Amino acid sequence: MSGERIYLYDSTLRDGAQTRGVDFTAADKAGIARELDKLGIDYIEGGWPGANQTDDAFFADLPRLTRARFSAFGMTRRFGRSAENDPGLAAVLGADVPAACLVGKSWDFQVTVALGVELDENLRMIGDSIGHAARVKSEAMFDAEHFFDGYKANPDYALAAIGAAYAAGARWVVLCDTNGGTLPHEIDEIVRHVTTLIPGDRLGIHCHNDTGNAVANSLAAVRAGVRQVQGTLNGLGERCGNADLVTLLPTLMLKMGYTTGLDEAGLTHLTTVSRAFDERMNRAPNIHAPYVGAAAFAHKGGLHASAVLKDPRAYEHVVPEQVGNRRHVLVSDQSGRANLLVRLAEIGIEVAADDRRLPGLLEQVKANEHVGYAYDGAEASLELLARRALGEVPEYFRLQSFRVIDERRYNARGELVTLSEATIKITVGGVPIMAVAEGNGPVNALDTALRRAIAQTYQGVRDVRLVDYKVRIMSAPDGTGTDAVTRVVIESADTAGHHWSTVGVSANVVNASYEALADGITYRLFQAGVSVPAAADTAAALDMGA
Ligand SMILES: CC(=O)SCCNC(=O)CCNC(=O)[C@H](O)C(C)(C)COP(=O)(O)OP(=O)(O)OC[C@H]1O[C@@H](n2cnc3c(N)ncnc32)[C@H](O)[C@@H]1OP(=O)(O)O
Ligand SMILES: CC(=O)C(=O)O
Repeated sequence: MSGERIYLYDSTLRDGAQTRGVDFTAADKAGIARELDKLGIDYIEGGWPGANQTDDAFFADLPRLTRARFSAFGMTRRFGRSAENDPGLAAVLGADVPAACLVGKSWDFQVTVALGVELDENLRMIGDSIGHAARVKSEAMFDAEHFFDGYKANPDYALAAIGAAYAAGARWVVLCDTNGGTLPHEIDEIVRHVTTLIPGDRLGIHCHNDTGNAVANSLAAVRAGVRQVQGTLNGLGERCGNADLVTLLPTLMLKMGYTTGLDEAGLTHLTTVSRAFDERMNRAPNIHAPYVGAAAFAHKGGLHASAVLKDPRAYEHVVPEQVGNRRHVLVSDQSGRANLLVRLAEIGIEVAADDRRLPGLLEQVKANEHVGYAYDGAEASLELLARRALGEVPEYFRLQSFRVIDERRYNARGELVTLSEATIKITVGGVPIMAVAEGNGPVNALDTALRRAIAQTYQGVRDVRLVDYKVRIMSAPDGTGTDAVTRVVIESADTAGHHWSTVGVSANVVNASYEALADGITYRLFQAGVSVPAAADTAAALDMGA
């Protein structure tokens, strides 16, 4: 374990803004910068002043940071301009931030083709620009674009390019794998050579993920000597993204023993920061993300759960809580008794390992999964299944029938309208209740009618709302592909902020939806400790409501 300090440079607000489908507002940028600062990142690249209105607005009203330093990104002076008289460079260096990072070409092919200037002129562009930046900023950095491709094509020229920046006063010379095509062993070999010319504590690494190696390449560079690592939250960035700082951070700290701007407590915020970032981007978090994904410490295989129960180290490479995550033991058709026991214990059901009801419950789970249920994304339905098997869930209501009608027609103004109407009949303690509702679709109408009927007796369900609805069409369990079944998973929430997911399966999508909706409401009633009213009370409540 080395204990040496690695400086983290976040490029989410600049390279991350180059991600397809991402469009930050200045307010987003300010919020993300605050999160990065709180987390303990050393440098935050705020964007490119002068390049667009969002970045200008952001740099004009920067959030106050407590620990991190802002850096403004830009490029070396244009051909034919002096560094002091280049409007683009002036906008970058004019930003009220302590650091500037200028990108310049280090691959001769790029200089000739993309810039269209003489090779020597590019070296002067780098030296002049970094020299000027070093004079007006407290830190000037050089992003050596295409450094690794450049080194492979013409090592002398690539080294001359970074040498020009270093000689001109760059605090950090950052070696960029711009096209993301370099492999870890190449990074290792090239960086080791570079460190014979420029000390590692003046070198940084910026990797793209085009071969899926951005994190591995960054780690290889660190092992070879660089001390600044660039990356982005959740690996955002141009094309396939950048090195994911959320993966790099715990790897550097927990596995390689480096210190960073985060302490152990800071690292426990990682999962929250990563998920909050996706939330802000309106993206579903990647459940398989290393360290922070919901599946990162989820144990599905029966052999895994059985061993994790004995000692979590059997199938966990770090303690989940170190990165703010938690262990999940999933119950599915891959489970054995151990999964089920752990899951039951998690939801507060203590069952002895030799309980005679356990094998039956496990068989039931497996049989249900065989026909299309999936409990590892619908844990409230699993809990209900288990508690019903143990005789703990009262029958809050019983469905008698429902009918849903869909209509598509032109209204009096000649506009095409679609409308759904649901009628539902249930009984509560034997007392019949009926409700009718309209909705913008059949599930919406049925959901409203069901809650309207149930709320006549159980007032508490009024605050339940449906927050997510997912449908998956699956081929029939016999594999024929005919008579496909539909799996519906819904997420419900209440006003206290509790969320829970339930599942329904049927050949009919509305019926599958009903199952998931009914489980969602039953779960809420059970969690609230509600009991089934006497028939007379239900009848009285209905009379008063009438
Ligand atoms: C590897 C990276 O990810 S670097 C960051 C890339 N990010 C971005 O490009 C996002 C922000 N960029 C922009 O908004 C725009 O490209 C701007 C404002 C910077 C420039 O816009 P424009 O002036 O219209 O130029 P345009 O983008 O079409 O072309 C880039 C120009 O910069 C020149 N250039 C490219 N790299 C450099 C460099 N390191 N130093 C000097 N000039 C450069 C190109 O040769 C080209 O010049 P030309 O117009 O004379 O052909
Ligand atoms: C600077 C940068 O983003 C790159 O070279 O990839």
